[in-house]
Parts: sequence; structure tokens; C-alpha cells
Amino acid sequence: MAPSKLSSPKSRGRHARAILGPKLHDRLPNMKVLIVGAGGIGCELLKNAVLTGFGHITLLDLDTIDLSNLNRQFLFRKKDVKQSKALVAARTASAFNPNVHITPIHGNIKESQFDLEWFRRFDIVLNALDNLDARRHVNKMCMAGNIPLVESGTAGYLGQVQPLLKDRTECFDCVPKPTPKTFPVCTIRSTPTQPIHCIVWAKSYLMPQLFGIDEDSTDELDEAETQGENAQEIANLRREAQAFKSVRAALRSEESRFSAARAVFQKVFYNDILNLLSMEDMWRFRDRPVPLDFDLIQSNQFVLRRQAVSAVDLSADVVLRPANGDCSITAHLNGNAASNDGRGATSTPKGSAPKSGQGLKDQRSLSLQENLVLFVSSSERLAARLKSGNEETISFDKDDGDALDFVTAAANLRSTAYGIPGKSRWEVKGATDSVSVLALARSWTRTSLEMAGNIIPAIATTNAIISGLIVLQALHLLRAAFGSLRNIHAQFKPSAPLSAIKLSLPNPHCGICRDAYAVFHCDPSRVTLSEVLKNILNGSDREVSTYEDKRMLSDPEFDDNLDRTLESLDVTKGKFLSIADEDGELETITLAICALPPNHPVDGPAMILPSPLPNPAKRVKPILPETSPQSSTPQRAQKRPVPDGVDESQPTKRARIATILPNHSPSKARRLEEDGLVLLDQPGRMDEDIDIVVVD
Ligand SMILES: Nc1ncnc2c1ncn2[C@@H]1O[C@H](COP(=O)(O)OP(=O)(O)OP(=O)(O)O)[C@@H](O)[C@H]1O
Ligand SMILES: [Zn+2]
Repeated sequence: MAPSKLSSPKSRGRHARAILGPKLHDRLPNMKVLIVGAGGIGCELLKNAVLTGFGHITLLDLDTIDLSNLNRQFLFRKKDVKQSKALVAARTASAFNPNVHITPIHGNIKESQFDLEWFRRFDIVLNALDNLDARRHVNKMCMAGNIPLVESGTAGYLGQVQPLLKDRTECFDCVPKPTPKTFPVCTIRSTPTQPIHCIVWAKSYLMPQLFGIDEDSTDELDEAETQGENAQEIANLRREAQAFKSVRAALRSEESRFSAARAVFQKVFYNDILNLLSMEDMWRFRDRPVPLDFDLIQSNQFVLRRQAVSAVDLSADVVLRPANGDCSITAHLNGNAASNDGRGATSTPKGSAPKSGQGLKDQRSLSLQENLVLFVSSSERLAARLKSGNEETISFDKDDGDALDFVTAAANLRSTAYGIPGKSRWEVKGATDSVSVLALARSWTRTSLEMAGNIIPAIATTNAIISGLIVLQALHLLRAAFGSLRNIHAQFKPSAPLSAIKLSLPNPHCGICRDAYAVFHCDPSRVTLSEVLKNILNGSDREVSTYEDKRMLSDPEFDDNLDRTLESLDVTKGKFLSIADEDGELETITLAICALPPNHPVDGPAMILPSPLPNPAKRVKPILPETSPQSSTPQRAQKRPVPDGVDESQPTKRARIATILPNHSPSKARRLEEDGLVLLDQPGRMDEDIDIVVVD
């Protein structure tokens, strides 16, 4: 075909028109599509959506372009690094089709401005995200607003596309997702045994303590003291808080940042470990950690002995001081880190990465001395950024080289102290990312990822295949061809690279898509929780409990918050207020909080009730465990009409654990379950390790 014909507006859409049919094709210019995420999948997807001819595309991403994105996020060039992904992607893709209008937004989809009313402007939402939290949020918005959603994810050669539509298909939360990796707090804080424990410590504990928001715990500790909590423990916590305060201050002071880095080192790798060693009981059945000596490591003369020692004789027995410690770190800071000459301990007793000095820069394991150098230099770089005034706080971002260096070095130094193998910068980056990779993948992907224990590289071809399939499923949804909808898996199986599965019905016990949603326009600063309840329940006196996300605000025995305004309870625009039936007879009512309309009179009512009022359905009775030995087929919850394209033979399965246990009220069950706690059949002893750190 001659190029002139191709470029004419008519011929541009000719193929699409032939494939989609004139009816659907004519609707495309008016379609409003939201694409969330402009990363690996998002770039491919935007290109497809533009070429398909969706008339109005809003592209939203919170991130800026990183150098490491360029190998697959083809809408970006080197000159675009550090610029908004959404803006650059929109600019590049606009040139592909002049008939399409793209609105880029550089923001987080969870921001309050993107409330349910905002979502409702779109005919369809396409997710191209990389984390569970944002996926869940978009899913909830789409279920609340009855907006078709196509969910997607890739991990290496594996990928998945899942169309979701309220009441017709499962929602993203109908199937419980693998719980994020969690670790007992005390493992992270005091008794790590694996490299990941040290990485989590560096990323989720040390980095926020030093470079994050200064959380003043004085009031909390005062309060605990007046309530008679263990005085010794409180004194320790005060000392700990004070010690962090002074190293934070040192990092931000005019003094040499080198001495600040050294002070941090001294605190976390020496004093804190000495303190821990003084708790004899802790080490009865565990290997003791060894305090690290800055000067000896710096001069490459640190010797690590892991035999039992007491805190008192540590310096003599474990750490051998050189007679004459002539040591200068300047050379290392200039990038000339001395290679380990065999005298000093390396941080990687059995590390899987190539030995120090070998392999690609990011992939080789660092010697103990190199880790110290990296720790000092990355602390200095981060401190300099704070001091420059451009950033008030710095949180971990795997694409932030300074932060990744800091976490790598701090994790490896800690690993050394605990006799744990160290990890390369590359492995640390993968470990900090792995949870979101795991979270995006469904169970089949997850198992293989976990077994391999590897970093999964993003593969551009998988993203391209998945993005094409997203558009196909989106078109099925838009023309209401529900019978054609499929849940599609891309897999590394040359004989069957794609598998298409009919969709499942919504899980009758889903805590998200079974709720009765309504938009609730109000002024949160003028409406109290009890007023909301009275009006929404229309005077009914049924017992309810209320929540914002996982936070319980009230229940029949806890009414302290009822007279507080929604604003004071932080239930504001963009958030959801859930009203759960305490008897478990009715589904939960969930109100999407939206602002009053702009033309609402200033002295007008503080809320506009949804009309009609939300009318929650009766709850489907939970499936009780099989009792009759004769019956081998699982009991079905309830016969429901089967929409087109939905495979009823799929097991109705996955009743949420909490809801099938008889001894807990629904609110309690839901509360605990949503907190990630599984209810026990028998009251069991709560372990001291019940607190968890969630890696996100
Ligand atoms: N809450 C959110 N709001 C808006 N965009 C988000 C949100 N969470 C994640 N994203 C975006 O989703 C995109 C996911 O893309 P992708 O998985 O390719 O990640 P990436 O950071 O570009 O690449 P990689 O993680 O492989 O280095 C990212 O651009 C990320 O910024
Ligand atoms: Zn659901």
C-alpha cells in the first residue's frame, strides 16, 4: 500500500475497522480509557491503545524514568532519564496517532484527588502496575464504580491478563493473594539468620531511622511509663531513641559527613551489638554476633572469630587490634578500594555471587573492607542530599543508586556481624524488589519464582504479548461480549505458550466485590460518624461496626469515635468508609467519600445521601467443612445465575478462612484476617514473635 494512503485518517483505521466491526470501531473515538502505570507493560499498552484508536487516554504513573528502564520501556530515551514517565510516554506516543488525545498524570493512583467520581469518568481501566497495594486499590475503585478493569502482570516469560467486572467475574481480591513476606520483628532487629533478614533490616529499619521522617517517640514512651509499662524496657527505648537522634543530627550537621557515617557505624555495628550480647539468654541457643571494628576493617585487619565470647572480653578475644593501625579511608573513598588480601574477613563466607574483584561491578560480592567504604560513601552521599535542602527525607527506592548502595553495604556489614553470607548489589536490588514481583504474579508464577529463588529479569517480549492481550480483553468488555472474556496466561511452554481459561464467578465471600457501594458526598469536617450511620442505615438499629480500610473506627462495644467528625478520623475524600453488619446477615455497605459538588451552598447540608440508599444483599452462608462421611462432593454455597462465559464448574472454593469459623463475629473475623492474622480454631498461645515486619 502506498504510504500516502496509509497516512490518511480513513486508511489509518481500516484494518481496525475490519477486525472490530463498524459498531465498535465507531465508538472508539469517544472511549475514555485509564491506563495506570507507564512502565514495562504500560509503554507497550499505551502504544497499542493509541494505535487501536481509543480517543481519550489518561496515562498515570508516579515514577520518573530510570536508566535501567530503557532496555524495555521503548517510549523513553536516555535524554528522558529523571523525567516523569507519564509525561514522556504520552509525548512520544501522541505522535503515533494524531486522532488520539492523551492526558498524562504524574501522580500516585492512591492520591485522594483520584476518588470514585474521578474513576467513574472512564469507560474502562487498564492496569499496568507492579505492586499488590496499587492493584488492590484500583480493583476496589472499579468494583465500587462498576467500571470494567483489565488486570495484568508479567514475571520473566510468565504473564497474565485478567478481565474483571463487578458481579460477572471474580474481582482481583476474590482469590486471596499470597500474603507478603513477613518476618518476626525480633528476627529483623536482633537475631537475623539469613541475608534477607539483614536486607530488610537495612531497608525497612535502618534507612528510615536515619533518612526518613523523624518520629518522635517521647510522648509514646511517657505515656507507656505512666501506664506502668516495664521501666527498664522504657529506659532502653529512650536510650535507643536518643542514640538515633544524635546520629541523625550528625548526618545533617555541618561537621564532616565522614565522622557522621562513622558515628552511625559505631552505633549500629558496634554499640548495638554489644548491647545485644549483654542479653545472655538470647544467645543460649544461637550463635553470637560479633561487633565490628571500623578502624580494623578500614585497615583490612579485622579478624572475625565466631566462638562464644562474652560482651566483656570481646575486644580482646574477637577483634584483634593491630599494633599499629595506620589506616586511611581516603583512598577507598576515591574509588581505590583495596582488594581483600586474605588477612581480613570477607563479608561473604559462602556467598553465591562471584568472588570479590571478579565479575560485573554490580554482581560481584564485596569484601568487608569494600562494604565499609561503600557504607561510608553512600551515607555521605545521602547526607549531602539532605543537607542540600532539596529533599527532607529519603526513602528507599531500588532505582536510587545511593539508597541501594547504602542498603547493600549496611546489609552486608550486618551479615558479617552475624556470620551470614553477604549479597551483591545486584542481588540486594532483586531481593528488595522480589516481593512486588511475587505479588504481581499469581500463585503458579509465584511457586516457580520462589523455588528458583532468582531475580526474574523483565522480558520486553512478554510485556508486548501481554499488552496485546489486554487490549483484546478490553474490547470484549467494551462490546459486552462477556462470553469471549478469558483469563489468559502466557507461559514458558513452546507447545502451548498461551492458555485461555474461562472466568470464575465472584467469590460469594469476597470482602471487596460483594459490598454494597455508594458514593457519599459530604464535608468530612462537618459530618460525624454517628450522623453517617443514622442516615445511611435509615434509622435501623441493627448492630454494625465501621472501618476505614483496615482501621476499625467503631463496633457495638466501642463507641468512642461516634461523635467525631469523619475528618478527625481521617476518613476523607478518596477513602472508603465501610459499615459491616455485626450479625453477619447482610453484606457490608461501603461508602466512597467524595467532596460536595462545587455549586453546593456553603450553608447547605454537610452531606448528600446516596439515592437510593445502599441496600446490602443478604450474605451467602459460609461453606461449612464437610461433616457427612457419605458425601464426597463439596457443598455449594448457593445456586447463582451463571453469566455468559463464566465457567460454573470452577470450584467456588476459597471461602475466606475467617468467615467459616463459627466463634467470631464477622467484624472481628474480617478485622483480624485483613490484618494478615489467621484465626485459630482453638485458642492458642500467642507467640512473642507475633509482631511482623511486612516487606513491601
Ligand atoms: N501507586 C501507583 N500509582 C501510579 N503508578 C504506579 C503506582 N505503583 C506503581 N506504579 C507504576 O507502575 C509501573 C510498573 O511498571 P514496571 O513493572 O515496568 O516497573 P518499573 O519500575 O518501570 O520497572 P522495574 O520495576 O522492572 O525496574 C511503574 O512505572 C510504577 O511507577
Ligand atoms: Zn471479589
